[in-house]
Amino acid sequence: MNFAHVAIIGLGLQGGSIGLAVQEFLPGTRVSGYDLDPAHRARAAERGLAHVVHDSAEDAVREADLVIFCVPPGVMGDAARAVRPALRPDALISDVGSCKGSIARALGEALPDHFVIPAHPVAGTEHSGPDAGFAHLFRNRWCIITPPEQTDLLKLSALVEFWEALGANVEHMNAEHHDLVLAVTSHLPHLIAYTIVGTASDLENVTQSEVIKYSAGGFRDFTRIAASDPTMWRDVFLNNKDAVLEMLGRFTEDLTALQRSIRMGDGEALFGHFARTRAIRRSIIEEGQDDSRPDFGRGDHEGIVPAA
Ligand SMILES: NC(=O)C1=CN([C@@H]2O[C@H](COP(=O)(O)OP(=O)(O)OC[C@H]3O[C@@H](n4cnc5c(N)ncnc54)[C@H](O)[C@@H]3O)[C@@H](O)[C@H]2O)C=CC1
Ligand SMILES: O=C(O)C(=O)Cc1ccc(O)cc1
Repeated sequence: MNFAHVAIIGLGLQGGSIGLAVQEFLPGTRVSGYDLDPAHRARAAERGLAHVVHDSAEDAVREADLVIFCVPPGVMGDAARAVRPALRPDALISDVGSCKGSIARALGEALPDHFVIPAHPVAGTEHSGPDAGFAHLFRNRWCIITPPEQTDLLKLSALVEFWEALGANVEHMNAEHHDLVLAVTSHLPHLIAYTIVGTASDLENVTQSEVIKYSAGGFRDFTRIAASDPTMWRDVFLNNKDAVLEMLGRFTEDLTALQRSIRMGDGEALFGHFARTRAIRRSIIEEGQDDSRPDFGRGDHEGIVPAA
């Protein structure tokens, strides 16, 4: 089963990329879109992010057999409630949110008569809005699908095929496990980046211009991550609170252990730790997941500035 008509609610980085990718890789599929922000709707129409950009969310979903919510995690429920009266009874509901447990609950409560199969393309950049999307965002990236225990297997396999057509490698997980894994691999790294960039800018005896001038080292990578959308990341931390707090607790314990090694002059402990983490990085590259590769999706679109 293929989807004949996909409706995208929220035409920013994710929604815009899906719209462009469907038009490029699934040319038989119709794409309609809606965004709450009129300026984003106008820009989305200019860029052709969907075949039609509607001025009402209800009009966007009316004919769709797949509706994907691409809005910040905190407004998934509101966005779903807004389209409820216009949905086809057989429409599959999905989303792209960065955390899954709370979003699955919000969508399920808003649309109790529909099948909801949440998904998370683990693909993105620090850019947002309708200018940020590009068709190849999902190429060679994971898309984690978190189906509920009771689901429609035909619809599930259609959703898997949909994401594969967009270039993604699909993985299944339960929502709780997804939230724990992503807490350590994505959410905590963003929190650390937000923290360190703030710490550097608050220093009294190191000037802003020194921070900018000498940021060629690791700090520069942190500034890219710390430029990510504040609304989305506020919502991620509020919606994946328990898993993030669990990982943050472990992280601070490990940081304190390293702090102690430095204070005690324990070079052996420091060396052992750094050797272990270097091996982890090398195994990621061996598995072909090094996103500094030139063809890794970033840099092939006019709105995306390749990481320096
Ligand atoms: N930015 C990233 O790298 C990634 C983001 N995600 C997830 O994708 C979702 C969307 O993120 P982005 O596309 O990056 O954000 P974005 O900020 O680029 O786009 C979100 C769009 O939703 C619109 N919007 C907000 N409230 C709305 C509503 N009630 N109804 C309709 N439109 C509404 C906004 O005007 C905006 O255009 C989030 O849930 C995020 O967690 C998932 C993977 C990567
Ligand atoms: O820009 C980056 O490095 C990212 O990590 C993008 C990203 C942000 C949020 C996600 O849920 C998945 C990917």
